[in-house]
Amino acid sequence: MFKGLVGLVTGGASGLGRATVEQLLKQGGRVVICDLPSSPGQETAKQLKENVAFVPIDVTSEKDVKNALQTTVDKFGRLDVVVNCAGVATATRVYNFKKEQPFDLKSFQRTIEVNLIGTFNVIRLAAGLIGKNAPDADGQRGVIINTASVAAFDGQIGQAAYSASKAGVVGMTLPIARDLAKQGIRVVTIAPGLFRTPMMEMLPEPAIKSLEATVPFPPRLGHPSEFALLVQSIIQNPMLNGETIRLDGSLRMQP
Ligand SMILES: NC(=O)C1=CN([C@@H]2O[C@H](COP(=O)(O)OP(=O)(O)OC[C@H]3O[C@@H](n4cnc5c(N)ncnc54)[C@H](O)[C@@H]3O)[C@@H](O)[C@H]2O)C=CC1
Ligand SMILES: C[C@]12CCC(=O)C=C1CC[C@@H]1[C@@H]2[C@@H](O)C[C@@]2(C)[C@H]1CC[C@]2(O)C(=O)C=O
Repeated sequence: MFKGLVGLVTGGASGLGRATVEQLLKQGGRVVICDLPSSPGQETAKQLKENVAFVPIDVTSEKDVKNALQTTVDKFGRLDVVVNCAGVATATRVYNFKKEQPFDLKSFQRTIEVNLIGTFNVIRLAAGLIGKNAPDADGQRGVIINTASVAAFDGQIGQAAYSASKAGVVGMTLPIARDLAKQGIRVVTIAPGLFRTPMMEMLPEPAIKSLEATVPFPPRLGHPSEFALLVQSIIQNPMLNGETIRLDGSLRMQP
């Protein structure tokens, strides 16, 4: 099923995105890694060698995303699966009473811009290309997988912007799945809990240890490969559509 499949992974140079790229390649797929020009995307593509290309993009740019889709067609001839992993994590309280400073509006806007609008930008532009595929026996033309967060449901102190952006991704999953149903394109969102990626490794190890203790089972950070396994499973299961799946060891974030 994965032999010859063409995937495009945003945020594919790091963490959950990179693990997804590796899993798709391992299964016999071909992959376009899309990530910021400043990311290690070029080196990643070099390390992974075959059936992979890197296109530097900012997911918020229409021009960049169109260019990535064109490169996908030029290099691999089609697009079957999009995995949206590009994202930024922010942590600021709505008002800092010590400094008498409100949350910086530009920072709030940028978080929404990247995590929510960037994800939507990629979906809206990729859908047309996936829609050109001939349908399989089930009428399916492709799959779009997004990355939200458990913060969409249990946002912690300081996560107003991040939680709002991820709740937006959860909220648009069903309507977009409905929009694309007639073309046989499925849309599924994953809401990860705590995963060991560069985003998380910015924290000191004692902070990571205490976060791990909050996960009921298994009481540890998730491995990026476990996220990639769910991506594979979503691609393989045609009945999964219009849904957000928590991948969190039954974690419920505390305030
Ligand atoms: N690591 C974790 O525990 C969790 C992560 N997530 C989400 O998973 C996704 C992946 O995160 P990680 O792999 O952990 O982080 P990461 O920081 O390792 O990877 C994120 C990638 O997105 C790229 N990126 C950021 N802004 C971009 C933009 N405007 N255009 C293109 N690429 C951009 C970065 O360059 C980076 O390579 C993010 O959306 C994050 O919010 C959600 C829940 C938990
Ligand atoms: C805000 C958190 C938790 C508390 C801490 O000591 C440090 C943090 C910075 C990274 C955050 C932490 C947590 O809220 C969960 C997220 C937001 C994490 C980055 C990704 C994260 O795991 C996530 O998206 C969870 O849904």
